[in-house]
Amino acid sequence: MLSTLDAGRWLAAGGVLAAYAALCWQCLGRARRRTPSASETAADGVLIAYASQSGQALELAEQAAQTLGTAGVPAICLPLERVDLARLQTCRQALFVVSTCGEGDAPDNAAGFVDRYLHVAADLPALRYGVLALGDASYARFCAFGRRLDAWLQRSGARPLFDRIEVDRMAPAALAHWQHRLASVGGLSEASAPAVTRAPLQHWCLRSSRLLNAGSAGWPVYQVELQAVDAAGAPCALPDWEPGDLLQLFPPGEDERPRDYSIASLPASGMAQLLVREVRDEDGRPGCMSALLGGAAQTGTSFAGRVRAHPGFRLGANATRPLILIGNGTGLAGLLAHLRWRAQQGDGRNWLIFGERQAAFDALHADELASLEARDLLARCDRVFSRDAPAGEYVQHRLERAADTLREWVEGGAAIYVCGNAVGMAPAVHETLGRLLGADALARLAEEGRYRRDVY
Ligand SMILES: Cc1cc2nc3c(=O)[nH]c(=O)nc-3n(C[C@H](O)[C@H](O)[C@H](O)COP(=O)(O)O)c2cc1C
Repeated sequence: MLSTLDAGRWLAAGGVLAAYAALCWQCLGRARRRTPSASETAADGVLIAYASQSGQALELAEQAAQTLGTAGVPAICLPLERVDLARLQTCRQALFVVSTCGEGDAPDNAAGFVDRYLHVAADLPALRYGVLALGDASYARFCAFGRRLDAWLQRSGARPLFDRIEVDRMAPAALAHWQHRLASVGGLSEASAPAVTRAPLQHWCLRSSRLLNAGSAGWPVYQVELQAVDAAGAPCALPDWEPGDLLQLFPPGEDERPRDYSIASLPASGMAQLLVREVRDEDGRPGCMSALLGGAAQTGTSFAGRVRAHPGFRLGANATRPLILIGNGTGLAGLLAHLRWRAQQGDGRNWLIFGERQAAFDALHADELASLEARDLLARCDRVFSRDAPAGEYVQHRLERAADTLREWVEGGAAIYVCGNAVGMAPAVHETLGRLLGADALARLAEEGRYRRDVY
């Protein structure tokens, strides 16, 4: 489970979340062009508050601000953590675009809001609101955070503008419904509601797929390289991306069920490099996309896909900080992207803590990591293996053993990035970091954007 971060102190207004300010800068910029100040917007226009783990809710919130702006309705788009009760009390209309992560939890960037407010009803009689809840119906607690937020708003006396809209895996029909509701909030006719726009799909051609862990006790892991091609199959310009971003690929015939993969490479490499583990369902059948990428598809096969910005896992304001990169399995992909970028900058203040099963088979990208270390581009590299004798070790155990160094790095301004398993690794690391650094300190790091997770 992605446990909810403990309550952080409400930071002094001026010290607000540099990372998320950068993250929603574009959005704020747009809102600012339309309205001189946030407080004015809160009273006169529509507040769009989002809670997003991997960027989809953020994207929809930004588009909603744009739709309303086009309709001449001032709107401001803010991460939920920057929304306080005073703002909700002065604002007449608010739209909440929120995803659910972990096992029915709020995204990391909403944890502070949850802890501060959701436990007791507030007093919001003047507020009219709408909730767009993003989720995945294959999880037991579908859209749980959106439902919880909706229930709290109702208990607090706020009145819904429309029934909560729940979206299963970004299903187009539910998103079209949202656009219609949005149009009526903006005073537009439903017919003139613009469709939700997504970055255009491109063709991604499979160039290579190489098994990295032959002999492993775990499922196979492949290093997969894809190149953007045009409709005729000729290589074309790669879209730009930043370390931390994702490649979203659509298995043939599954237009509504794309799969997201962390991109390990930098655009300059000319390829999107991924780490893909073959997954199996409960009956032992291989997952469709992972099987295709892991050898079932011939090189030269093209898939529809797009690069998806993942602002919550980019470096952003952390680009100049020391980095503590923690992960397991294919989570190495998201961490490698950061390491490769830092190597390009000549910045070696990076500490990698990576876990897998057996050193003999699962030491993914060992040569590259050794080379980074040798060139002083990786200050410290801890690889731990859970199935090796005498006593297997997990990343959280290594963190524990290196507690003093961890504190030194954090005191020295380091940011912490966690990438990999949402079940097992991420909660264990979260619990250990909370114990070693203090739960409040960890919550503060999260609110400052210095603790970021890409877990799945
Ligand atoms: C690790 C993880 C856990 C998730 N847990 C849930 C869940 O408990 N309930 C749910 O409805 N959706 C769950 N989802 C699905 C997300 O809510 C959905 O993918 C959403 O579109 C993500 O939006 P975001 O990019 O704004 O975070 C989970 C997704 C991930 C990656």
